[in-house]
Amino acid sequence: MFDDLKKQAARIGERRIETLFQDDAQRASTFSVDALGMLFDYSKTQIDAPLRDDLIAMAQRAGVAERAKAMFSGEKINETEGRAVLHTALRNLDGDAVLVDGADVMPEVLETLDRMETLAKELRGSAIKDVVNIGIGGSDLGPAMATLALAPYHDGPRCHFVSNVDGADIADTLRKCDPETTLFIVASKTFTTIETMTNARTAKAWLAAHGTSADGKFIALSSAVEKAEAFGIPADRVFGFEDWVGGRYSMWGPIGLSLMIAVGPQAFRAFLRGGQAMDRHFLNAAPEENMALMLALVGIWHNQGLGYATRAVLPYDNRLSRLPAYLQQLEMESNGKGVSMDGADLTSHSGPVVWGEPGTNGQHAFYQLIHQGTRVVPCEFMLAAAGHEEDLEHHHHLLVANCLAQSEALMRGRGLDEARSKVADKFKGDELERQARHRVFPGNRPSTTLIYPLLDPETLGKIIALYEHRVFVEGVILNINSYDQWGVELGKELATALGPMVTGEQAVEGKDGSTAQLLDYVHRNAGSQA
Ligand SMILES: O=P(O)(O)OC[C@H]1O[C@](O)(CO)[C@@H](O)[C@@H]1O
Repeated sequence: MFDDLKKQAARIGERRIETLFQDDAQRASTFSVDALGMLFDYSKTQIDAPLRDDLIAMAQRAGVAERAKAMFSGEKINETEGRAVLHTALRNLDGDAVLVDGADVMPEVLETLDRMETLAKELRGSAIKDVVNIGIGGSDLGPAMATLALAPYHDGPRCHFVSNVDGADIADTLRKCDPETTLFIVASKTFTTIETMTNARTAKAWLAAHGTSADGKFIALSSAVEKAEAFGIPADRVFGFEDWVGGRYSMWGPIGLSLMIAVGPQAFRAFLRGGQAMDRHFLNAAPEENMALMLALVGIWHNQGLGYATRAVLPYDNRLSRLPAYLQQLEMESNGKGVSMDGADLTSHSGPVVWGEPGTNGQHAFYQLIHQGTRVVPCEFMLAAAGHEEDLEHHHHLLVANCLAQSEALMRGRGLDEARSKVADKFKGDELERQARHRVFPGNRPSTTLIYPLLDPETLGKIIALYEHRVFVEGVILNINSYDQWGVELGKELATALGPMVTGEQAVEGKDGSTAQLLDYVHRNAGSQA
C-alpha cells in the first residue's frame, strides 16, 4: 500500500537533513505552510520535492478532497454507525445550509448556540461560583483542555472537570465547592456512560446530604434528551446535539458549555471562528499550501513510510498541557483501527501512538530518549511567538530559545569529534574515547514546528480544527473509519460483568487465573482504608 514511500525511503537512505538546508537556501520556506497567521515548518524532516509530490499524489489517489467534500456536505461517511460527520457544522457561524437526509441542520445548531449563550450570560452574572463538568473522554478532554488553554480569558465562575469513576476525582473536587453556589453540568452524548452517570448520581447525593435542593443545579449536554429528563433534568436545562457529532469532535457545540461559561460567549465565538477559518483553508487551499494536508502527510511519511511507531506532541506553551491527552483521544480513538472500511485487515500499521508533555518540562524527563535512544520519535513542537505575561517576557524568551534549540539539536546531533573536544581536558586515551561516546548525539531526527502569534481563542480554534483535519486525512489515506470506536466496547462489557464479582454478589467464576487472583487480593484487602 505504501510502496512509493518505501522506495522514497530507500532513495533517501542515510542522508542528513542538514544537508538539505546547505543545498537549498530556500528550504525553510519551501517546506513550510504559512496560513491563517500561523506557520507550520516541516523543513527539519527528510521531505524533499519528489517525496512531497509522491505524498500529495497518494492523498489525491485516496480521494482526500472528495471525501472532505462528502464529510462537509453531510454524507454518512461514518459507515459502521450509519452517521454523517458534521462537527464542522457547529462552527459554521454564517449558517449556510448543511443537509442531513435532506434537512438543513443549521437552524437548530444556531438556536442551540443562542440558548447556550443566554444561559452562559445568566450564570456568569449569578451567585454560581463553581461549575463542575461531569463527563469523560470527548465529553471532558476538549473543554478541560481548552479552559486551561484560555486561562487568561477566564472571567466566569471557577470550572472543574470530573471524569474518573475513581471516587477520588469527585471527592477532591466537591471538597472545594459550596453546595449552594455550585452548578453541575452532566456532559454525556449517550447519557449512559457508567463513569459519568455514577459521578452525576454522587453529585446529586452530595447536594441532598447538604440539604440543598437539586432544582436548577443540573444542566445536561446530550444527544439523549429523554434520558437526561429521566435523570431529573428538565428539558429547558438540556442542550441536545445530533448523532452526527462524534464525542471527540464535540467541544464546538453544547459539550463546550463549561468553556463558554468560563471565557464568555464572545471568546467562545472567537474559538468557533478560528475552527471555521481552518475548515475553509482545508477545503480550499492547494495541496502544498494546505496546512492540515501537509501535517497529515508528514505523519503518514513518518509512521507508514519510515515505521516510526509513535509521535510526540510538545507544546512550548504550558497552558496546552492537556493538549497531548486531548490529541491522544482525537488521534488514537479515531485512527487506532486494524481493519479498513470494507472490513479487511489493514495491510499497513494504523495510526501512531501519540504522547507528549509541555516543554520545557519534558526536556527534564524524557528528551534523553528522544535524543539518544535507539528509537526515533518524530517530534511536533508548538510555540507561541508571544506569551500573555508581558511583565515576564524574559521567561518567554527562554521558552522560545529552548524550543528552537531542541529541534536544532535533534537535527544536527553531535558527532564523536565534537564530543571528544568537550571532554578532552578531563580525560585521556581509552577513557576519553569511552566518555566521548556517551556524549554523541546521532541527530538526523525529524521534527516539525507549529508557530502562532499568541494562544488566544481564535488561534486555539484553528489549532484544534487543524488536528481534526489531520486525523481525517490520515484516516482517508489508511482507508479506515476515523469516526467509530468499537475498540472501547470489550472492556466496558467485561467491566459490567465483573461488577458483581467485585462486590461479592456473585462468585468468581469463568475467570482466568490472573484475574481471579487479583479479585481475591481485592477481597482480602478491601477494608484497608479503615
Ligand atoms: O459522551 P459519552 O456518551 O458519555 O461518551 C464518552 C466517551 O466514551 C466513548 O464513547 C468511548 O470511550 C468516547 O468516544 C466518548 O467520548
